[in-house]
Amino acid sequence: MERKHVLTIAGSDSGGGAGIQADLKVFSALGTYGMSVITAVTAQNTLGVTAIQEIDAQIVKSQLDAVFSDIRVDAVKIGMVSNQEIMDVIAESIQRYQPPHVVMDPVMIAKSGDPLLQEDSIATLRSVLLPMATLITPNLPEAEVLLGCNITSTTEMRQAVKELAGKMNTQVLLKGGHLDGDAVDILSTGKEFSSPRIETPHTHGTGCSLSSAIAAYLALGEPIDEAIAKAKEYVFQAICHAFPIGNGHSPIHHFYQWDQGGRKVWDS
Ligand SMILES: Nc1ncnc2c1ncn2[C@@H]1O[C@H](COP(=O)(O)OP(=O)(O)OP(=O)(O)O)[C@@H](O)[C@H]1O
Ligand SMILES: Cc1ncc(CO)c(N)n1
Repeated sequence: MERKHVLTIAGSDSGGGAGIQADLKVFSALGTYGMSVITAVTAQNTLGVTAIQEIDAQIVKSQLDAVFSDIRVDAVKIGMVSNQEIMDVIAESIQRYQPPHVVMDPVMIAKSGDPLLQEDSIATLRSVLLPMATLITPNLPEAEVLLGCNITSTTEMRQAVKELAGKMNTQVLLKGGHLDGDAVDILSTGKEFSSPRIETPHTHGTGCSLSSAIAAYLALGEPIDEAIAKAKEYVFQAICHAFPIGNGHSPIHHFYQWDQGGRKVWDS
């Protein structure tokens, strides 16, 4: 079967748990060929982010042109994009090369609480980048910033996801990882994706991995509902099999094999 190619446009996490590193691990685990355009380098570990170097927008553009001018891209995932100049070059390149699927995780703040987006870039994110996406995957705090209101329950999520989709003119998957109880994510079509909540501190990289798994499954030809359902199951298993590294929130785990009956066996 023809190998599918998936591109992540995101920031690097030196600790290997989120950002580019998580995305590439997901792409490989799902049998796709992964490529990366790096927008920022973060000095980061399980405890937090200690420094950020944004990549020059022209270098981001050169990376995008290098990939798109030579290699077929079946789906794109966009993660951390911290300033307006970089947002503009990404938007131009999506417009120019028209990849079939664009999944955008509007990353604003790391799980550790560290900001990953410049405050004055939120308007550009909203008006330039988000409308280019096939699907956006905000978590609750990000949706609150985009909508300017509080979302405190699944009932409020149902209303908020519809409003966001209308405002951004795109499909929205609102992630409920930050509420209590079952982990319920709601798509703007009204479809809900639920999994039991795993009581663990080791959830670093869940958001990055969910959006990159959705992009990979879309590249593999799954319809959007199926791509989200499979991506959510992938993240659930990856949380279940996380193991502690470092002293803070450890990353989720991306390695499984197939047994002789064709079933996935997660390494732990
Ligand atoms: N403890 C948990 N148990 C089960 N599922 C979870 C848990 N935490 C998050 N999820 C699921 O993981 C996915 C990512 O959601 P989350 O709300 O954590 O994203 P995020 O805040 O963007 O992540 P990140 O902090 O990595 O950016 C969602 O499908 C969510 O429902
Ligand atoms: C580089 C990077 N992207 C995204 C996140 C979101 O958690 C993170 N912590 N680091």
